[in-house]
Amino acid sequence: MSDLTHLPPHIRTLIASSPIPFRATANHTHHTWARTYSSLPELYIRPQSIPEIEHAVRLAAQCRRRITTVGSGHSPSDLTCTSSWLVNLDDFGAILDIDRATNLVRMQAGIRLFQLSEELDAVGLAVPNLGSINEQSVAGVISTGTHGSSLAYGLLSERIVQIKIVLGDGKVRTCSAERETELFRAALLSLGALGVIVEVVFRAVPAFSVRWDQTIDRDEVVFGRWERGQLWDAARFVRVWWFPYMRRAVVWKGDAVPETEVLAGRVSHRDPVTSWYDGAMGYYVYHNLLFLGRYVPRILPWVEWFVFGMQYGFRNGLASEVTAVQPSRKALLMNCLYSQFVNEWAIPLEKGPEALRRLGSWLGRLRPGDEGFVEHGIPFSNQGLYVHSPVEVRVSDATVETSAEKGNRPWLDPTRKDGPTLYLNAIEYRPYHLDPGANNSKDRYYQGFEWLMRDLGGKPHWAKNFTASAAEVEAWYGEDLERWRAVRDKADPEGIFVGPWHRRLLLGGESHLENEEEVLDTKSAKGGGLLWEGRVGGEKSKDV
Ligand SMILES: Cc1cc2nc3c(=O)[nH]c(=O)nc-3n(C[C@H](O)[C@H](O)[C@H](O)COP(=O)(O)OP(=O)(O)OC[C@H]3O[C@@H](n4cnc5c(N)ncnc54)[C@H](O)[C@@H]3O)c2cc1C
Ligand SMILES: O=C1O[C@H](CO)C(O)=C1O
Repeated sequence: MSDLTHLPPHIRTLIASSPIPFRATANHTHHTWARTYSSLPELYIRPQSIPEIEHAVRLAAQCRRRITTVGSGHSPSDLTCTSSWLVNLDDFGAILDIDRATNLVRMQAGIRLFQLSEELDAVGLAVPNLGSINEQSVAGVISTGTHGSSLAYGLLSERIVQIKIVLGDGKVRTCSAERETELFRAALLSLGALGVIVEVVFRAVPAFSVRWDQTIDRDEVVFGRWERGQLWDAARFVRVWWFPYMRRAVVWKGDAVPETEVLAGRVSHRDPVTSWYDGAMGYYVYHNLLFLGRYVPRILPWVEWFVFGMQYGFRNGLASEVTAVQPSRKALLMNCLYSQFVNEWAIPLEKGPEALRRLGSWLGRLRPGDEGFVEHGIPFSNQGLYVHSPVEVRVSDATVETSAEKGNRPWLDPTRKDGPTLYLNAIEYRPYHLDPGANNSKDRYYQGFEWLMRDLGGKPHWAKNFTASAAEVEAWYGEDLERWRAVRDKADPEGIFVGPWHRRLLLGGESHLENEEEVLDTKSAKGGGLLWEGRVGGEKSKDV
């Protein structure tokens, strides 16, 4: 344990009086991956066992501190910011056992997805579906409703069959679809507000590779296939990047190849053919053009044309095709480039073409008679507005594996209960960690985008940079939110796991719980983003 002399004496006495290790350090700066938010927790705690986690929660309760658990800090909002105690399970990420008959894998919840994928691969197993990256912790992925892009799957958490979680009384509980179902459905998407998830049992699949191809085309061609049902069903994994100014879309689609085919030599791995522009050159060119776009925003449509033309080709259709066969843990990922804001919403799949046509018409300031013009209906000005590309377009279907009847649908799952969901993710990069440019472009873009998403019956992805009120969330989730709140209140009546993000979006009303943290201030941080400061019980944490 490092020097904790900054703590009040009674807390140091409490810590010193227990034989259970308390692996806490001071002077830790927490920041999100995108460096959009940072905070200075009073303590940064890296436990190595369940008793240590239970002990940390009990101490927090006694010392009137809030506990925030952070995984890899990839959630782009202030969700993981705290001035109180920050717990991280990077030292609690081992695989505990693998049942070869059922492919059930039990692991400590701090394990990162890349580590899980590698360890599973060594025994011929895999994670069936991944999002764009594999840096996240398993607990973090579960807790925000992270998804990939496939109509065969819902949220990544649908593979979780059992959770062990330490609740506000500092004791571990085990839950599953059959045991403590209400708690299980709350813990399957809890945004850290229920307790510390310490262990999960995950259903893996036999290892597989992905044979994929990618083409770029006019967006109307892609919408046509969508409306005929020939896009999202064309392969197991399909994802689209839409370019609002060019009105083109890249379609990436991949199918699973059993690893036995690769091992038998019938299929060989091969990476895609790349050009001199791919890799470092394209990365830096785009970065610098985005930087320039902060000062001269009207170049952004040209930047889109140039950068993505260089990357995917200036010609449409088969002439742009790229193919490859890669292990699934590599094929399903992509390079997410630089710091960014991301605002992602879930809408009904069939509304996709309408959503993108209306957004394209608004962003392109199209007029009647222009190609691609539709009435967008967005009641916000688009004058002088220039935005970044692309909009990520992905799908999931949570009705395949999860449901209320099966006891495994998270109460806070933002996807549809009765069919496939489309995710639209509006990205605004932060070149060199600087907020995107002039004219308040990001906020104006997101205002129009969010209005459209609401108009199409959407709900936001919990992890991302959205705006909403608790009243709105109540209207979206209805009884499901009430059930989640009831479980939360019982699991953590003193609010040890509650912060302002939860109050603002999930709980509503004024903060009033004993250990709840409120936001005190936010100011510009050195190096960009916002430095977040909170307080528990009306005082700055460190003064209590
Ligand atoms: C570059 C990038 C790419 C991304 N790609 C995708 C994508 O393809 N699809 C998608 O859906 N999302 C994506 N995301 C979002 C990301 O998957 C989520 O934000 C995810 O939650 C991050 O995991 P983490 O381990 O970093 O969790 P954190 O961001 O650290 O924490 C997220 C939440 O989990 C809680 N938490 C963490 N550990 C525990 C625990 N042990 N017990 C209880 N609560 C816990 C935290 O308190 C917090 O509420 C992406 C984000 C980035 C930055
Ligand atoms: O949040 C996300 O960031 C990447 C895009 O860069 C992605 O796929 C998300 O989801």
